Amino acid sequence: MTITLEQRLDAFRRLDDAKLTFARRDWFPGTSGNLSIKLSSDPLQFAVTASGKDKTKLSPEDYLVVDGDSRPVEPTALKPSAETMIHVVVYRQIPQAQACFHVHTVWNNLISELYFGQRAFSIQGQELIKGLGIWEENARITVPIVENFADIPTLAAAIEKVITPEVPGVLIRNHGIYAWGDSDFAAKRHLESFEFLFEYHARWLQLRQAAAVAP
Ligand SMILES: CSCCC(=O)C(=O)COP(=O)(O)O
Ligand SMILES: [Zn+2]
Repeated sequence: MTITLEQRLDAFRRLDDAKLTFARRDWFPGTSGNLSIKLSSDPLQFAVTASGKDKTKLSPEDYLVVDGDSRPVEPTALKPSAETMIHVVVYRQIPQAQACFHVHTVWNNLISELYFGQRAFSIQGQELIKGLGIWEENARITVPIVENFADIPTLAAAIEKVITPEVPGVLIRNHGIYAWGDSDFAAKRHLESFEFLFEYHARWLQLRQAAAVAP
């Protein structure tokens, strides 16, 4: 399937929007993070951030289009994100995913550290769970946590094993979160909801601890 120039530029524009929104929240410290938007499923092709860029800025060299082997679909001097293989795994495992966003934040790192030795973070009864598209009464969500393997194929394989369509995200211990959705708007909503739940939970634990030791 041929991706038109218009489709590609539209994806790049939408990535610009997401990138600037997250950058304003300081969600890309030290060039961390990567973003993608799917262009076609069969064959898999998606627009992804170039590796190592300052993601708080816009430049004509921010994105490229890659295939299901994480390779650029045309000659380019740009290198795709070092974590492109994780986006491939998300698009292959969750066919309805149309966008996949990855950020490193203090709150998502803290949650993964607080649950050190555990393979998931669970939370119940918070309104923002609805932001993840889960509307049951008193719902509980369980976000899988994988270890931060330096070898990306190993990390991608670990992620492939634990992600499901029910919960649109996965934590990488002391690294960050990947969240996805059936549109870039949904992926952004999911990421914001996860970040709210992580910050809320970490602050709640802190307050509870302070109250327990107060005289
Ligand atoms: C400096 S952050 C280390 C790499 C990383 O985890 C990340 O998210 C950014 O890598 P990219 O190749 O996508 O710039
Ligand atoms: Zn990362």
